[in-house]
Amino acid sequence: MQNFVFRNPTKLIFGKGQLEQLKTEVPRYGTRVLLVYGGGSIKRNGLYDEVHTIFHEIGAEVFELSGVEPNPRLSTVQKGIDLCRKENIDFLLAVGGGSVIDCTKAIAAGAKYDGDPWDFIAKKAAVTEALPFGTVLTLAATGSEMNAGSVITNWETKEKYGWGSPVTFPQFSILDPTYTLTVPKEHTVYGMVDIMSHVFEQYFHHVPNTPLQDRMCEAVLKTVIETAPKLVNDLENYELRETVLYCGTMALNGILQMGVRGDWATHNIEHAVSAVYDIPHGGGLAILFPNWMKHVVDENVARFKQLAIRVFNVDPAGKTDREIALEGIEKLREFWSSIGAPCRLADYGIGEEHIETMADKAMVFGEFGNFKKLTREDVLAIYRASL
Ligand SMILES: NC(=O)c1ccc[n+]([C@@H]2O[C@H](COP(=O)([O-])OP(=O)(O)OC[C@H]3O[C@@H](n4cnc5c(N)ncnc54)[C@H](O)[C@@H]3O)[C@@H](O)[C@H]2O)c1
Repeated sequence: MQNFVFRNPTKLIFGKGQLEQLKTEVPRYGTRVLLVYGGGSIKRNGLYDEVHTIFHEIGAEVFELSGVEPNPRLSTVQKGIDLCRKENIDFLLAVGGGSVIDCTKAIAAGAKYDGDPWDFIAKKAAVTEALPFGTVLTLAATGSEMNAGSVITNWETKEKYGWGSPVTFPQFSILDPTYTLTVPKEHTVYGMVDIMSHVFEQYFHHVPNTPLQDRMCEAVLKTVIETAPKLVNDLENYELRETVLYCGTMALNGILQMGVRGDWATHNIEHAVSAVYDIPHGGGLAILFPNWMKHVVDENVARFKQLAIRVFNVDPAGKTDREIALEGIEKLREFWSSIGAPCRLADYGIGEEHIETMADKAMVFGEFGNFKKLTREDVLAIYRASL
């Protein structure tokens, strides 16, 4: 394996009733709080009122930024930054899914950055400081609750980039599975696809001797595969929600990537699609990932064979390594279809019209991917296979 340094400063507070911990956590950072949330699901499930009751009890002065979009936009980040400056905010609390958390990260950094926040999102500048923020997670998917990453869309220029900094880890994240019980079926499915995709991004590498990393990745994948079919038919089952919530955090909090160098090409290819079409991230990944896999399988057939046998229970008898590998990829496609994930860009009404534009957007920082460096031709081939 490769040398590595691991640091993750986020305090994870997991379980039923843990929202109460806001009473001790928030006052550590100040009294003027910006509450950031999305389209109102937290009002419908009562979380909004519970948070306000706690703020009232601890005497916090609360300001609000609502309406953060799925695939959060630069314009909303700018609104949040303006509010932080105008109201002299000490601390931000994100209450929502990955979109709300990612937006909060950009606001926290932007409030301390003297310039256009797009500079650091588009990697033209580095972030050195951020306002402290915490999260109350309502959707199992991104891992943003325990990592420093954020993905922001500039809707004017149709660009969507991931960025991050050592100063954009949440100070704490509260994960009570109760608040995920109201996530609709389609977003539950997208979340589970996203979780599995994060594992795949870290599983496909060429680093030798990673037996524990491999098995930890496989454990997350097998747990999601075992839980997903039950959860999609029993959305209010607390224990199933609890399992998936924990999987989501473990899939992208840095633990699986110790000693390896993940690929991350498919996330880049997906961001270029959702920058143009504003489709759900998990839906895009479900379409693109199996096609990326087929495109790169010959780079390391042994890893795909290992995945096929250990995770998808492919019977290797009488088959070549490549046949086993391809059967594993097919099983992944079948599994995602079985839980209701899309499998073609056409499922979102996307045809050939903009694939050249999407390829240009994916290539903006040059060739990418660590498992196989993808050229523009590779990206176009993966888009075409996904139509
Ligand atoms: N920072 C990271 O590490 C990271 C990783 C992967 C993806 N992302 C980004 O995160 C974004 C997607 O985040 P997401 O998948 O968490 O989804 P999301 O935050 O966009 O939420 C999806 C939908 O679910 C709704 N919702 C959330 N919680 C709910 C609840 N409890 N009940 C009912 N409805 C609820 C939201 O209002 C929204 O409409 C994308 O922009 C993606 O690119 C970030």
